[in-house]
Amino acid sequence: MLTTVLNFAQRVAEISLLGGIEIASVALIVYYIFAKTRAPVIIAGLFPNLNLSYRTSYLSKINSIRSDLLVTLRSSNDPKTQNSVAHGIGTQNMLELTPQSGQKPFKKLLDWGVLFPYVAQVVRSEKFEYRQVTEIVHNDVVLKHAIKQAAEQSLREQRYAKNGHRLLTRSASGDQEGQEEEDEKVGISYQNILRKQEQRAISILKDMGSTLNNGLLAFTSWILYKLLPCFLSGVVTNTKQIEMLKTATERSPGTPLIFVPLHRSHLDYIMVTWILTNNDIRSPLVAAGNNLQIPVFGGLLRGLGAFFIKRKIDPVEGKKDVLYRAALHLYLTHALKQGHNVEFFIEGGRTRTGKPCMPKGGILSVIVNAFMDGSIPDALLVPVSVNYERLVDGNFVREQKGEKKIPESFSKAISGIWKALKSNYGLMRIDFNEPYSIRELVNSYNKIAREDGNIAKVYKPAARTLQHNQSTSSLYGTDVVCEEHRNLIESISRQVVFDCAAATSVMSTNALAFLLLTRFRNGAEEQILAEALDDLRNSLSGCKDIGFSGESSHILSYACDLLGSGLVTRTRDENGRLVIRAVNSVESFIELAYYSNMLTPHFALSSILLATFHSLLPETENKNEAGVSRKKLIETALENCQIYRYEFILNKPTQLLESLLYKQLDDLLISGCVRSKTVDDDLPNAAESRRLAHSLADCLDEDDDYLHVRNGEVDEPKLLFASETLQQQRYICEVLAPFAWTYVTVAQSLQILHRNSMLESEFICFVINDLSSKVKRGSCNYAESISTDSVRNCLKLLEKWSVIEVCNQQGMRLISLNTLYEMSRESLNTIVKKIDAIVPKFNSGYFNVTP
Ligand SMILES: O=P(O)(O)OC[C@H](O)CO
Repeated sequence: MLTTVLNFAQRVAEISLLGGIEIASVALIVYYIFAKTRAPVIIAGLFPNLNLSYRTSYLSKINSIRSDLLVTLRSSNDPKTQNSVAHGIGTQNMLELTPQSGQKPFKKLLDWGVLFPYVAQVVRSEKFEYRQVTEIVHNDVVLKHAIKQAAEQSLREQRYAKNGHRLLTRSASGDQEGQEEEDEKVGISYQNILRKQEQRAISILKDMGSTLNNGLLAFTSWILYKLLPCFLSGVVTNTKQIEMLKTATERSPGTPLIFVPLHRSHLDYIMVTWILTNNDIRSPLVAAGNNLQIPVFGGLLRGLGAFFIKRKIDPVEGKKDVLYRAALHLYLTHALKQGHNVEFFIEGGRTRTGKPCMPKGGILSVIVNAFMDGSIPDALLVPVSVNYERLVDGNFVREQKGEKKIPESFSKAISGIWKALKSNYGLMRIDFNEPYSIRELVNSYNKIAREDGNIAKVYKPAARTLQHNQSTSSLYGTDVVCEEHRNLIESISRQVVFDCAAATSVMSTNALAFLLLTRFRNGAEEQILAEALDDLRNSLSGCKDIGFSGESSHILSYACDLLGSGLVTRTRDENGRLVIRAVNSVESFIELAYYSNMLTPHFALSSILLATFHSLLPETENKNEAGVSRKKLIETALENCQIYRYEFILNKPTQLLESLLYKQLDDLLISGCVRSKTVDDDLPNAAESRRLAHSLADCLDEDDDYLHVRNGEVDEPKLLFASETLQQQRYICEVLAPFAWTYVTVAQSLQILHRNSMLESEFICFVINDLSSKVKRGSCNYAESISTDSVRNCLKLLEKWSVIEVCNQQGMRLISLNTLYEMSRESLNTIVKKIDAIVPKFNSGYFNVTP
C-alpha cells in the first residue's frame, strides 16, 4: 500500500517537473518573441491581413531612417550590405506560400482565410491518418520470441557470473533439472529474468515510438511560418519536384515514400516535414538519434514524427542486443505496413566537412527486407538534397580540431534558438530528386546477378537478423545489414548519396568559399573574384543547379555578409579597390572549407587525374616535350582514386570509374590543361586514323602481337605538359590538396606505432597536432587539412590495406601496425610514398615553367 502511494507520489512529482519544464520553456520562447526588438514586426507579421500593416510600415520607416543614418555615419569606404539574392528559376519560396489561404475568390470577403492566411494554411492543409505503431509491435510474435532469446542470453550470463566454469561442465552433461536447482540455490530465477526483459521491451518501445499527429503538425507549422522568416530569408523548393512527389503518391497510393536526405543540420528534421505537410504530402516518421531526446524538444520532435534510435545499438562491444534490434526492425516494418512514409539520414550524423559522408545501410536494409518478405508491395526511395547558405547549427571547427562533441541538451537548444533568431542565415534549399522504386532496383540487381551467373548474389528474403558493422560515424554506427545482401544495400545507398550530392544546389556561400580556398587563398579584388565567379558558374551550368542568380559582384557581397567578418573580410586597398579575402586563421579556413567542400566532389576526379599526371611527368630539361602515356595515366589515377575510397564516392555503382576518368581526361584536353601528341600528329586526318586503329585493335583483341604494339609507348598517344594553362591546372589540383596533406601526414605518423599500439583517439590527436604544427611552420599551406574526419577516413583505408590492425579492448579502439609493416621499415615507406603521390607537387620544376 505504502509502495503504491510512494510510486503515485513519485509519478506526480515527475509529471509536474516535466510539465513545469515544458511550460517554462514555452514561456521563455513566447517571452523572447515579444520582448526582443523585432516583436512589433513579428506581431504585425502574425496578422498580416489585419490592418496592422501601418505598424510594419511605420517601423520600416524608422528602420530605414536609422540605416540611412548609419550609412552616413559609416566610413564611405565600408562595403554596402546586401541582404537578398534571387533564388533561381522554377523555384518557390515556401515562406511566402500559403496555397490553402483565400481559396474562395468569389467570396473573398467572407473567407476568413484571407484575413488569417497562415491559420487557414495549417487548418486547411490535408490531414492524414497517422496510426500509432508501438502497440502493434508489442503484440508481434517476433518480439515475444526476441524477449525469450534475450532472457535466455541474460540467464546464461548470470549463471556464468555465479558459477563460472562449473556451470559449463554441468550444461555439457545436459542436466536441466540439476541446473534449475543450482539456479535456485544461487538466487537465479528465469521467470524474473523473463519479466525484466518484457518490461525492457515495453520501455524500449516507449522510448522509440513516435506520436506523430495532425494537431502538433498544424501548430508547429503555424509557428514555423512566423519564426522561420526571423532567421531565414527563404526556404526554396523546386515547384516541379513537389508536383513529381504528388504525382508519385497519386499513382501508387499504397506505396510508402522513403525520404533520404543528406544530413546538414538539426533543422533538417523539421524542415522536410514542414515542406511536405504544407504541400499536402503525408509527413514521414523520421529516424532520429536518441541524443535528441532532450526535454521539450524531444517531445516536440516525437510529435512531429521522430522515432528515436540508440546511437550505439549494442552497449557492450561484441554482444548483440537482440531485443533492441528486433524492436527497431519490427517498428519500421509495421510503420511501413501501416502506410507511414519514412525519413532517415543515410549518413548517420550531420556532415562535419560539408561533403557527404559514407552511407550506413542499416535502416535501408530493413526497408528492403520489408519489401522482400512481402510486408509492403514496393517503396519509393526519394533522395533529398538539403543546403543552407549559412549553417544554423554554427560550425564543426572544434570537432575537426579533435575536440569532443558537446552533447545536445535543453540549454544548448535554447541558446541555439536564441542565437539563431538574432541572426540571418540566408536561404535554405531543398531538392527532392527522382524517386527509385525498390522493387525495380532489386529486380534489376537480381537480373544482373543472374546474367553474370552469380546466383549467390541474387537477393531473396532473409532472416530478420540485424548484424554489426564497424563504423566510426554516430547514428546507425551499428548497421542492420544481412551479410549476404550487403552488396545490394551498399550499391543502393552509394547511389542515393551520389545522387543527393550531385543534385545539391550550389549556394552563394559555397561558390565564394570555393573560390577563396582554391584560387584566391590570399584574397583578390572584388572585380577579379566576380570574373572568377562568372567562370565558375559557366563551368557548372548544365551539370549543377545554382541556387542563386544575378550579377556576380552582388552575389559576392551578399555571400560575404552572410559568412560574416569572422570568416571573410572586405577592405579597400591603397587604390580604393575592394579586396575580399579569407580571414587568416586556422578556424576560419576550417569553417570555409565546410562551405567550399560542397563543390569538392564535383571537381574531385579531374583533380585526381591532373595531380596524377603531374606526378608521372619525368624529370627532364625539356618540360614542354615531357609526356605520359594515356594508359599509364589512367591506371595510376585509378589507384589514386582508391586512396580516396572512404573520402569520396567518385562514381555511381552503375558507372565504370575508368570510363569516367577517360571522360575527364577528354575535358582536360579540351580545356588545354593537358596536350595530346601522337607520332603521326602532323599527318592530315590524324584523329580519324587513330580512331580507326583503335577499333581495329578492339577487333583483334586476342592478337598478342598487335596488343603489344597497341599498349606500347610507340603507338600510345602521349599526353604532354601544357605550360600555357599552368595557373588553371594549379586551381584544379588545389581542390584536393588539403585532403592529400592530411592523408600523407597520417601515413608519416604511422612510425610512432612501431612496437607500440595506441588508442585510436590518441593517434588522431597526434596527427592533428602534427598537422597544426606543419600549418604553423608554413610547411603545409592548408589549415583546413586539420580534419578529424579525414584522419579517420585515412585510418579506415590503412585498415583496409592491412597496414594497421584495429582491435576493440573494453570498448576502446586500439590500433597497431600489421606484422609486415612492423618488421619492415621499407614496406612502411612504400605506403608513405604511395600516398605522397596524390599530393600536388607545386614546388616541382613543372610549376616554375614560364609559358
Ligand atoms: O551530427 P550528429 O552526430 O550530432 O547527429 C545528428 C543526428 O541528427 C542526431 O540524431
